[in-house]
Amino acid sequence: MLQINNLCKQYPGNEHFALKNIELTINAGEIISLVGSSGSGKSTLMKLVYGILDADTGTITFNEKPVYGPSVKLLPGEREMKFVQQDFNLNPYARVVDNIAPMLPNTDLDYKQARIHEVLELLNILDLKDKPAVNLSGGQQQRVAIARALASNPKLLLLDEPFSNLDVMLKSHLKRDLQRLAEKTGISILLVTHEPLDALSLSSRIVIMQEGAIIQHGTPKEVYNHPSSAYVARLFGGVNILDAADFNAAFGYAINPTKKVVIHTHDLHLSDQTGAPAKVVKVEYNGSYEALVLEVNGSMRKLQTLNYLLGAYKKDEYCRLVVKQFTEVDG
Ligand SMILES: Nc1ncnc2c1ncn2[C@@H]1O[C@H](COP(=O)(O)OP(=O)(O)OP(=O)(O)O)[C@@H](O)[C@H]1O
Repeated sequence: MLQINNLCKQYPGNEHFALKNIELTINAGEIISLVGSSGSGKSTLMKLVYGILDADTGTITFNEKPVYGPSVKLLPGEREMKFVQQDFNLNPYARVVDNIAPMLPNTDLDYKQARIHEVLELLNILDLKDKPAVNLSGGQQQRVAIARALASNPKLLLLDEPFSNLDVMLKSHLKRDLQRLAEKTGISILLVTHEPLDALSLSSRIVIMQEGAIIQHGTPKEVYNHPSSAYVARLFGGVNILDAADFNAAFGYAINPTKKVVIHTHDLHLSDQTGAPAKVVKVEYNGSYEALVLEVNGSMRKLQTLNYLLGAYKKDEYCRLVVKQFTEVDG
């Protein structure tokens, strides 16, 4: 439904390419998250997909028709594609319903009322319908902006940082709503998030960008469990990244010393009997678990793990560490 081939973009006056040879296909009903460090090209890709920017080379095809940039098509966007940007673009003094109404034609007023009701219900904001947008919180405005984008039944929804204004509860509600929406209506969603952990629980696939290129692309489990580089592992956090030489010395392996080793904190287990000797240097209380920082084999190399037996390990005590699973990556 959306096909991107060999897309390249360089901004005038910028010596680096903002996008390099991007290849991506999005199928109906998929939720694809773009993840990557600041400046990796996520927003540029969204803008090209929506037709706000011209590509230097390459093609974007939406429902078998080419997407053109402003040099060909002055008014951006396709009828069946909607882009919710971070400024929401709402009329602050209009009521929520009046923000949504202009997205629908007046040819069938009964349908129009019913559809407004339906999208408000989908986003769980029916109770806000008569409030002016200016009186809503950032998170509520975000939902109104999404409801507005959905009103005309688009086939592709582009969301720029949809979780940035939401607290933990609202975020998990919105994630569930988006998944329900994709399942129920077959709409595809392409979103940018600065929180890769949000992408894990929500996406069908995650696209990881670095310096304008897609460097890894897969299901949440694939990219989390098998990061292709230390950069990818770091994006998701909760990892120890060691030089292979340090890892070999501490745990008795023989990994090629030019490599790095990624160990998720939950794959590093505490033990009293077997494993590499370690000294607890910090215990950080986190409610249901403690984050422990440990020095392994007396070296200054510090590792982090999670301990659910609260209080079982104290600062300056010794224990042992067992690695349950690790991934070798290029340095
Ligand atoms: N209008 C512009 N003119 C020149 N260079 C730009 C422009 N917009 C973006 N860039 C450059 O293009 C590259 C990609 O930027 P882009 O905004 O797409 O990254 P991003 O991944 O969305 O970043 P962020 O997460 O910070 O929003 C960066 O090097 C950036 O400096």
